[in-house]
Amino acid sequence: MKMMSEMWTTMGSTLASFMFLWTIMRQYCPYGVQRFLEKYTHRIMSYFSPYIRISFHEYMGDRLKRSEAYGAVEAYLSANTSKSAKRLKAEMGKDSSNLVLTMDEYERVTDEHEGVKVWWVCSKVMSPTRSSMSYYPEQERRFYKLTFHNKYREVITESYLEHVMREGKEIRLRNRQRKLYTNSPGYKWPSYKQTMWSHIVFEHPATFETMALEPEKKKEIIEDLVTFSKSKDFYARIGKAWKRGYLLHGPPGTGKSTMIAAMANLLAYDVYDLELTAVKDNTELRKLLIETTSKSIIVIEDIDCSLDLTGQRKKKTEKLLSDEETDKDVVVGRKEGKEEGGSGSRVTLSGLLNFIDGIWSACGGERLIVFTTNYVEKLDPALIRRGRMDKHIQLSYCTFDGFKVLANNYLKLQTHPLFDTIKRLIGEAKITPADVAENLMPKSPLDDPHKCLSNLIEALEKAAKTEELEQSCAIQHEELLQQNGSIKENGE
Ligand SMILES: Nc1ncnc2c1ncn2[C@@H]1O[C@H](COP(=O)(O)OP(=O)(O)OP(=O)(O)O)[C@@H](O)[C@H]1O
Ligand SMILES: [Mg+2]
Repeated sequence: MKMMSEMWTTMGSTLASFMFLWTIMRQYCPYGVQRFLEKYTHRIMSYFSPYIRISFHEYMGDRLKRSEAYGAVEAYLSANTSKSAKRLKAEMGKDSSNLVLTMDEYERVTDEHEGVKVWWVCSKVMSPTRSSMSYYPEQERRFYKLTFHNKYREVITESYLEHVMREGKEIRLRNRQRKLYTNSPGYKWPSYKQTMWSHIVFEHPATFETMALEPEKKKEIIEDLVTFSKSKDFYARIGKAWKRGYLLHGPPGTGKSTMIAAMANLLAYDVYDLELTAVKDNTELRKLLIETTSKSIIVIEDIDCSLDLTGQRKKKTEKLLSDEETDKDVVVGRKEGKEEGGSGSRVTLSGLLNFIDGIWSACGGERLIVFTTNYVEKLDPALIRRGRMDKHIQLSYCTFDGFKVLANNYLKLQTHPLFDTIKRLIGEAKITPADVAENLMPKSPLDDPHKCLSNLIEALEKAAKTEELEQSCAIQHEELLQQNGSIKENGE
């Protein structure tokens, strides 16, 4: 009996070794031969072998999305088996401060769980590109293969795999280096690059603490964000996808982009900065969405000038509009000539609405979608209605509270005799936090806090005068219009 079991064990491990060798050899065979040999060897081997194999492929579902299980296995093996592996790959880890070692291709390691031995192999196959005319190399399909004895099937499938997934996910979260993604134009997907997004390490220092904002507003936004990030069960219970839309609107330089960075830092999310004008059409927009990962913020800056999203509706209602109104619509989205030149994008309003709350938007989960604009009144109401853009945040001119935060940030001042003058002037002038910040910035090593505050007072006085002038012009204009109106009425 013992001899029999030894014979099976020997045969099993011989077959496992053969499989391992085969994995290495097959990269040198033509694809057709590979497929043929693979099919029959697998059939014969599985007939005799007492071993079970489970594969974890990097991409599932026609390469739409990187498999989370693969990522978890990779992280788990990197932490648990890098000591026993002989060939390793090194990558920069979190904060670029440490190296993370993972198994190199075709490397095999062993692991043990509850006294059961398992083998892991990191491998890849080449799959041909769809077009025979393609210049680009074949696509690599990477996978991890787990091998274990049949008699431990229950332990492995019920306990070991759960342990690997749980530990792998925790390690990934710990080692996660946050990223700033962009959909760069110019690259073709999927033949050249493996993903549609390019990324760099996200390292923006903005926090809510350093933001010039009224304390109550700040508190409300922070609470809203934190509540969202802890509401997985709540969203599941009410049957809603775990995502939330924020619309940040206000004049230039009031901190919209800064707030996005602060949000990302608060929740430790990645940022996907979506350049809509570089998206070819709705299909490409959907692909981009599917490739985003959980715990992320998808940002569309200056949504009003990304695309002429009112275009379709405009055509339908063109005849109903006066010339003046049509002109206004055409002007929508023209900011600093960003739209000029024609992006060639055919993303439509309905494509964008689908992006925000269509069925596909639910995959991934734990996501914020943030739009920023300087002209909220020019956006299509459908785009920003509650449910799509759940929270509207208006960022406005600097208040005294905002100034105090900036004075503390820039000059480390909590109080100063000039604060009273600033308090009086800041109520009269329209000045953005960006302008206040610029004035508080020392321009030479000799600039002390007093000098910086005096600069700010000067700027505030100038802004207050401009404001006064604009108001009196507006009053005169109003009076003239009223006079014209009464002349016309009398004439009739
Ligand atoms: N509320 C704020 N708190 C702290 N700093 C601010 C704030 N608003 C603006 N700033 C400063 O001004 C600079 C410009 O701000 P930011 O880019 O966030 O403005 P914005 O609202 O996104 O402008 P735009 O509409 O032109 O994109 C930032 O680098 C930041 O230093
Ligand atoms: Mg901005």
